[in-house]
Amino acid sequence: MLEIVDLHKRYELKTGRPVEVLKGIDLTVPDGSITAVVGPSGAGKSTLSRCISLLEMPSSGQILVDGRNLSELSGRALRDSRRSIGTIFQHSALLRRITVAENVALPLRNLGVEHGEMEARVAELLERVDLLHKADAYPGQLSGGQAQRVGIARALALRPRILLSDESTSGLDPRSTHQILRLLTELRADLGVSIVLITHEMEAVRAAADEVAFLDHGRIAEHGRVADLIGRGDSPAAGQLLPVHPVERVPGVRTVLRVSLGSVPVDPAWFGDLARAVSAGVSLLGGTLEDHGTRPLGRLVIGLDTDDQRQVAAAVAVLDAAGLRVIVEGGADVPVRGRPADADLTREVAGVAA
Ligand SMILES: Nc1ncnc2c1ncn2[C@@H]1O[C@H](COP(=O)(O)OP(=O)(O)OP(=O)(O)O)[C@@H](O)[C@H]1O
Repeated sequence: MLEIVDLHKRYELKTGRPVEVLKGIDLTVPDGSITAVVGPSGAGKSTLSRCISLLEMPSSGQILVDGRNLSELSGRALRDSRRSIGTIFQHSALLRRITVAENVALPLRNLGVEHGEMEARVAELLERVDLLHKADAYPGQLSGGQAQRVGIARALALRPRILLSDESTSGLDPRSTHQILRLLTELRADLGVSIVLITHEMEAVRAAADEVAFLDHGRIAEHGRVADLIGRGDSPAAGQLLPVHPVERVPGVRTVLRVSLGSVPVDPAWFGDLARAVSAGVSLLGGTLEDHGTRPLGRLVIGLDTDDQRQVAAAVAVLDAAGLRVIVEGGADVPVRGRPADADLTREVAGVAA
């Protein structure tokens, strides 16, 4: 298990002025789970990544792996501890002049592992990433996705407890990205490692992460289970995790319901129930819906051809009973492309239903 406790990182600029890049990060990644860290450029993702991989030491705070605080170590103890964290880099960072097998063997060779044992372990690792047949190839002969899988095999060589994936799917085509993410989800299940997925790709977060932390100006602005955040629907995180394209104004639509489907299982009959509950027209204006194994995850925009409060309350009551989260937008001008929900016209389920 990885625990990051009140982590601060300060740098000193050339002028002597101190700058605090990480301002008290708290994050726990249990064994066998994947936590994504996302955030805008400059938020501090790379700095956090370097601190987790112990390439840089934090100014204060703790980085605990299975309860052991690695942030206070130095010298040999620090070098040894680095083994418990395997890093997968953005462009695989393989050495181009040696073969795939030799790349994977490097961490073992540096540790002085005996030749026979090393060969067996390299074969096992390449088998795990489905690239044993490329053992004698050179990195330049691999696709981007294959090179990244070799990077994962190398990161696993020393049996780390933590896998840190630093933008490892950036720049890959969708198929290779899917393969890498599937591999990571298999690894967390098979090996029970804790995985930190630093990424700017929300598709990757939705596809692989159990939890996500939104980093902003060196602080965690929002953190939670991916499905919970999408299901809440009212936070900036939901909008980033599952963006809904703006919908055009539709003649006759007087009320817009923004409905979120998240971690709560819902009866698919809700849409029919909604249509029956109001005597006005009900239309699906837009949205995004994804299949997440046992249930759909999504955000939908539904239009009602009425702004009668009893009708709207009846619609909201149906959605509420189905366990769906809804934000209501009403008035003469809805929906308008790209216009954010008008605060005065936006009410939550409880407010409207009450
Ligand atoms: N060595 C350093 N000295 C001073 N400031 C630094 C140093 N390293 C990073 N910073 C600053 O810390 C802030 C966070 O940088 P960081 O690279 O961690 O952000 P990021 O979220 O990874 O951004 P990006 O997505 O663009 O890579 C930036 O304002 C950056 O200028």
